[in-house]
Amino acid sequence: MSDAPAIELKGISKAFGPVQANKDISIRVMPGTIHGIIGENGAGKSTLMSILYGFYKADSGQVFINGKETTIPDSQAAIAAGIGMVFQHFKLVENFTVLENVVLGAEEGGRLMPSLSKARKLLTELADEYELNVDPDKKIEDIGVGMQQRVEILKALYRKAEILILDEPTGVLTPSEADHLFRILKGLKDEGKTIILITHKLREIMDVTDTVSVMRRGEMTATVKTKETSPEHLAELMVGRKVLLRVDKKPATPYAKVLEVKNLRVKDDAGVERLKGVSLDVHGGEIVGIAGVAGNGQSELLEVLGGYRKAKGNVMINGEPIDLTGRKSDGQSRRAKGIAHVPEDRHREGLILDFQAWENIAFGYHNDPAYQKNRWLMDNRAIRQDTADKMKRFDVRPPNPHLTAKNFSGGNQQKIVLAREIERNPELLLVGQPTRGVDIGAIEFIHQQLVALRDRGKAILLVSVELDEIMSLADRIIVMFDGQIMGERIAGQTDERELGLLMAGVTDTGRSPLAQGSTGAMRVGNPGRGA
Ligand SMILES: Nc1ncnc2c1ncn2[C@@H]1O[C@H](COP(=O)(O)OP(=O)(O)OP(=O)(O)O)[C@@H](O)[C@H]1O
Repeated sequence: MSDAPAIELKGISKAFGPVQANKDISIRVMPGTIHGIIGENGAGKSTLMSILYGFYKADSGQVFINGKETTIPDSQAAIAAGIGMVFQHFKLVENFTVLENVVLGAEEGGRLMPSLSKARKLLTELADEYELNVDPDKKIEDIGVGMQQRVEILKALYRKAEILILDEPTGVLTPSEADHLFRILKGLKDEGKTIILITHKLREIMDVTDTVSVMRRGEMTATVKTKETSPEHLAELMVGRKVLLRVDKKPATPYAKVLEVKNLRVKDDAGVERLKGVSLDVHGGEIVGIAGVAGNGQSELLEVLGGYRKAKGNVMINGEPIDLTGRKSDGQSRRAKGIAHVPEDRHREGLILDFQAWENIAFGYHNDPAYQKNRWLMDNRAIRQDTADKMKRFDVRPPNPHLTAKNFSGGNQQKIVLAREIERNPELLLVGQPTRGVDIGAIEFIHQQLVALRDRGKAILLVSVELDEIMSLADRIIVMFDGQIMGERIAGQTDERELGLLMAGVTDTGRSPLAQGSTGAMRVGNPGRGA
């Protein structure tokens, strides 16, 4: 191992119009280490990594790889310099196989593409060596996100990457997939490879990194040894103040039933039953959390309630039935009933990425009288003013109503959706993965807003794959497995282990649900399926 840093950046700056995304950044990443990068949403982490990977050209500054100054005008040059990148949103070709994706474009890295049979052999060897089991002949569209991520890592290793950059790799993974990923990263490090890990999860930083650098508002403000720091200290370095890492809330005082769901059944396009008779209710003044490993029906539940998907069964809002199959089973009719929805996938359902922030704030709410100039015309100026106010209250950065949605950082996009929905003061808020990709300062704020909505007597149905989030935010926890409700617990009277078993489809004690008014019967699932 040489003494030169695997990567050294000197004085990197990059502006997007008036936004200075990176300001005179210098950093050294030593070979054979895992180096974490943390920072608030919009701090400039992805921009910096995109410069290193040749996606953006820096306005000024130098890049040194293994001590040698290197220019990286495009991703081919990055690959040639031994850099591999795993993005937040994978860049795989959906209708190609795993093998095809791995070899695709590999010849451009300056090496000749081997025959497919040789490539298959090489891929199998790599997969075995790094415990990255994949089926080379499966199409990308037919495999889950955890597997897709393995393909991205294999793709980088196939191109002989010595430096691997991962941008929020665990956002879409189940806890066990995340554990597996970290084992692989440690293995790669032991082999002398260098890893840069961008994440908002301080626990991951504490568990796997050797060194961690902190970015704030475009600048690199600190680099510390992981052993010599703590989550609280890192949070403070990141946000510039002490952050409450736990949710501060009083016990709930639920009153009347707002949402009543009975025997909900949903089949997907392939005819597979995704919801197998789900019944639950949510009262005003409480947060009900749906825990579960991704893909066990939680998304379908939110989609049905939000008006994105048709279903069989009965759903009542404040005692009135809502349409699940007909003309009024759409989002607009749901909003008219006082249901607001923060969808799980902000890119597909939450935002129109090519529209500006103010247009996205009006999205779904264009009938609001405050947004109308007269019977025929929208009052665009009023919408922009409202957007500016919402951006200020939710600390969206930059607070520019005219910026196109796709040009906000991931966490700031999320805040735009949350501001639009929470500030409607809905009777029922459906909220999916509210803090995915969001920094800890903003998580604290978002959790406070959700608790405040609850304390105003509103009903909240929260779906999150983050068990910590469910445990600290929800008053009542319902666990879903395989399209069914496995059990229900009062938050504070259960623990991670018990919930984890239910999430894996195992009812261990046979004890009856604790909550009064519980509708979720205990069932024994298939204990063979791991959490
Ligand atoms: N293509 C672009 N055009 C205009 N502004 C951009 C563009 N890309 C990024 N920005 C801005 O640059 C700043 C830094 O964004 P970046 O995505 O690097 O942040 P980040 O630290 O990765 O944030 P997050 O944690 O939310 O992913 C943000 O203010 C963002 O709005």
